[in-house]
Amino acid sequence: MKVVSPSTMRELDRKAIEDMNVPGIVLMENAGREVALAVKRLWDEDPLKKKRKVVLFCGKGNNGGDGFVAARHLANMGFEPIIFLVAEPEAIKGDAAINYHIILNMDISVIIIESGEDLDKAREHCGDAAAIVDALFGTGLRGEVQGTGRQAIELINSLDVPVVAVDIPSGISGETGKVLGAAVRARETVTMALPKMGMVLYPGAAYAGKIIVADIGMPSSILKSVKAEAELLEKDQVAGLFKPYPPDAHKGTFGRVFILAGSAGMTGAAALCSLAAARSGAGLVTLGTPESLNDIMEAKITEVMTLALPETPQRSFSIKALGKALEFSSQCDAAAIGPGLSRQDETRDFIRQFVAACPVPMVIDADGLNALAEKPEILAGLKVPAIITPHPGEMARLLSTDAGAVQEDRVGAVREATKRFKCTALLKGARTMIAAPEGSLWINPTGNPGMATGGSGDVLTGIIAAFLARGMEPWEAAAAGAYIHGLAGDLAAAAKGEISLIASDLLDFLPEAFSKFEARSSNTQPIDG
Ligand SMILES: NC(=O)C1=CN([C@@H]2O[C@H](COP(=O)(O)OP(=O)(O)OC[C@H]3O[C@@H](n4cnc5c(N)ncnc54)[C@H](O)[C@@H]3O)[C@@H](O)[C@H]2O)[C@@H](O)CC1
Ligand SMILES: Nc1ncnc2c1ncn2[C@@H]1O[C@H](COP(=O)(O)OP(=O)(O)O)[C@@H](O)[C@H]1O
Ligand SMILES: [K+]
Repeated sequence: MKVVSPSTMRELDRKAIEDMNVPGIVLMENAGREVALAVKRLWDEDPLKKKRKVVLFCGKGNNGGDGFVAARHLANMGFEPIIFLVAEPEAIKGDAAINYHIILNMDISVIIIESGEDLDKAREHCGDAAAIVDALFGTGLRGEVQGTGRQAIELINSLDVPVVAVDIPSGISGETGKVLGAAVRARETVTMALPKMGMVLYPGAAYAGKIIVADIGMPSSILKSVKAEAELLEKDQVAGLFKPYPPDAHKGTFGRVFILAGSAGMTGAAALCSLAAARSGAGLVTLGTPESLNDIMEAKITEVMTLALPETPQRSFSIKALGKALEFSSQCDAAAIGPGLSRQDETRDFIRQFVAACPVPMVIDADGLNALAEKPEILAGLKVPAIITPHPGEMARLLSTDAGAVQEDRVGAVREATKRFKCTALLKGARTMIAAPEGSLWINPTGNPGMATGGSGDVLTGIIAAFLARGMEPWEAAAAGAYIHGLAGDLAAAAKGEISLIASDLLDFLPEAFSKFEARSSNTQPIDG
């Protein structure tokens, strides 16, 4: 699903209104009606409360205009709307003003909020409301919210009443998802035509609650042709990346994966990564392992073959492993390098030389990335497709910045990495994002904080390697890998809780994740559900 910034959305509105002659007031009508219907659905879920009062907080812009329309439809549905206008009536203009005057003609109560004292009085009205509609600010918000707007947001958040936000929770930047001073915490957000970046990225995503994308009558040709800032991965789309197994499939059909992982103290990373590749449909998986660890790995993992390679005194790969590793990789369809390799100097040299000469597509993670941080030109010079899968700390090392700066602008960081290193970049963390060199950006909605546990990244690397080996394009392998990895995490968290989730649970839940996924769902799924 396409995700847009407020400026792209404004351009879409302009095209609909000016180029295709859809009156703006028609779009506003549809928007407001969808909001009223969302409130009605919420109420239907819990009609026993029998409250019929709906409080709508409206601002002076078009977001407020959507709120006035919603109030009219709610009144027609038998609700008792009350509007708190957090603006001077004279400031309302255009389509919003037309709808405001209809409200006045309908005798719907409008209480004008000019001060903190007015808000104290408003609070008394809110306690027995069935729902609150937040139509204070939409995508037109600029800079921090201050004054009565901010106090109104704080009031809404202090009440124990479900909130339906119009277009985007007031106070969230539609561009970045950042909180601009204060922001409304919504149960649901009815967003117009397309989701906005700010409700897909954190923290905005947490404020938006369930996202409902409303059809407001925007001509479909406009929506199809828009160059969106990003795409939110969806189940059906990911499912489409898997071609069905041919009935006469054999081990060679799904590819051979070569994994270089592990060192003394980090054999678990090697086991998790290679088993994840096996669980993700690779035909044959071979784990290259420092030779003295070979027996341990053979005992730990059954389905994966091992290749013992020369090691350092610290039991990590030595530079002498290079020839054999490269020779073996040439018989494979994809390679993965990085989990638990250690930061030994000699191992670092091995990694650099292996990556530079590897003849097959590869995924590079963890210590693989650490080894390249001071020699990023190796990445940019590769002749085979590569995917890098840094977490924010590793991304910071690659971009010579700090993890805080990466998290501050995750979109900017992942785009910079793909541009600078000329490979597919996957930035891990809540809302993992994947950027491809030709400019596309994918955002993954699956996953949960329970996955922030040692080894879960190693599982992701193995999944992606398996997908590369079966012939997916790098961005496809990265996107499908992130989605299924997160889905396995969500299933594991649902069964075991987030607190005790460990990385091997992800392996256990991969089969269920794949099976969910084969059973195609309809496209009416909530986008963050
Ligand atoms: N243009 C269109 O065709 C449509 C727009 N729609 C709605 O219109 C919204 C965008 O409307 P607008 O562009 O009028 O803007 P908004 O209604 O989002 O709000 C911005 C208003 O608040 C003021 N403002 C901005 N930053 C502020 C701050 N920090 N503190 C206090 N006041 C601030 C602005 O002067 C403006 O009047 C969308 O979010 C959506 O809800 C929908 O009606 C659908 C159609
Ligand atoms: N809050 C979260 N929401 C979704 N996914 C998360 C969250 N926290 C962590 N993850 C995922 O868990 C994995 C952690 O990987 P990583 O940081 O490499 O850890 P490790 O090195 O211990 O394996 C990544 O895929 C990341 O996207
Ligand atoms: K809003």
